[in-house]
Amino acid sequence: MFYDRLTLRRFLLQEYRTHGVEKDLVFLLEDIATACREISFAIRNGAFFGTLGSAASKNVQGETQKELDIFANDQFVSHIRNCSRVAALVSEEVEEVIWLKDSPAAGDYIVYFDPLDGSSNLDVNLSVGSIFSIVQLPEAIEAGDVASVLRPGTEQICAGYSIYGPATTLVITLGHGVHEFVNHLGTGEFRIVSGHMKVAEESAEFSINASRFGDWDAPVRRYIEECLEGEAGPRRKRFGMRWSGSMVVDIHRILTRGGVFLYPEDRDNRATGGKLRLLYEANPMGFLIEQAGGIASTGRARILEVQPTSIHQRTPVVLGSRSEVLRIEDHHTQMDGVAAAD
Ligand SMILES: O=P(O)(O)OC[C@H]1O[C@](O)(COP(=O)(O)O)[C@@H](O)[C@@H]1O
Ligand SMILES: [Mg+2]
Ligand SMILES: [Mg+2]
Repeated sequence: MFYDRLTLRRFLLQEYRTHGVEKDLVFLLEDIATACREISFAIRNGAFFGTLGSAASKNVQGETQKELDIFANDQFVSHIRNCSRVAALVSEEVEEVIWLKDSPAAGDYIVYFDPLDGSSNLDVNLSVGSIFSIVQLPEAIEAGDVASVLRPGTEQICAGYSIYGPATTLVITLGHGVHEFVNHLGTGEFRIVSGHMKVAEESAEFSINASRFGDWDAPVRRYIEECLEGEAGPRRKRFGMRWSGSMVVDIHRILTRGGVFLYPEDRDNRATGGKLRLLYEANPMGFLIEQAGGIASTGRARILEVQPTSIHQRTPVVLGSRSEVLRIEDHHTQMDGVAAAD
C-alpha cells in the first residue's frame, strides 16, 4: 500500500541514525524536495503554459533561458537559502557563484544545480527535471574565491535529480545506495518506491543523439556501428536505442533497466569540451550511477576524478552499464594507441 511506504523524511532520519548523516543535510534535502514540488506544481498547473516560450535573457552558456528556467532557479535559491550551512551555490542559470556566507567554514556545504534539465522539451510537453549535487568543505575558504568551489566529484556527499513527468519522482544518494521516491499529489509527500536501485551489468540499449553521427570521433562511431550491426555483428545481439532530450529521463531509464548514455565530445562541440556540464550534470549523475553499480566515464577517465577548472565547464559523458562503458573506454584506448603510433 502506498501509505505504508517510507516517507522521504523518515528515510532521511534513518540515514541520520544509521549512517550519521548530518541533521542539517537532512533539512537541506527537505528544502530541495520542496523546491522540486513547487516546480512540479507550476509545470502541472500549466502556470507556464502560454509563457512556455523563451524569456528575453540568455544564460552564461549562450542559451536562451525559458521562463521556467528562471522560475526553477529562483525556487532552488530561495529554498536552499533556509539552510545556514550552505556557503555557496553554483547554478546553470547564473554566471557567477552565488555566495551565501561571508566566511564559509569547514563542514559547510556547496550546492551545484541544474534547475531545469531538458529545457528544449518544455515546448512540447515532454518530461523535464532538476539535478543537484552537494559537497562538504574540508576546510574554511574565502568568500569570493571561485577556485575553492571547484571541487572534484569524489567530494560529493549527496546527489540527486527529480523528474517532472507522468509522476514527480526524486532520486537521491547519500553515499549508501540510490533510492527513488514518488510525490503523492494528495499529501504532497515523497514516499519511497524503490530502494537500492541497481544498474544492470549487461545491457542492449544505448542512448545518444544520433543526429550528431557525422561529428563523432572514431571510438564512439565504432561502438554505435557495432550495436547497429546487431546479431550479425561482433556484439551478436540486437540493440535498442532511446534519446529523450532530457538527461534526467535517459539516466533514470538506465537506473531502472540498464543501458548506456553517451554525450561525447565531437567535432562540433570540441571547442567547448563537450555539451554537458561537469559540476551540475555529469558529477551528480556520475555519483548516482556509481552508487548503483555502474560506471561514469569521460570515455577515457573516471568523471568524478576530473579536477574542475571553471564552474560551467563541460565534459564528455559516458554513463551506465559496466560492460558497455568498459567497451567504449577500450575503443578509446585502442584508437589512442593507434593514433600515438602514427
Ligand atoms: O539537444 P540535444 O543535443 O539532444 O541535447 C540534449 C541534452 O541537453 C540537455 O537538455 C542539456 O540540459 P539543459 O536543458 O539543462 O541545458 C540534456 O538534458 C540533454 O541530455
Ligand atoms: Mg541540463
Ligand atoms: Mg538546465
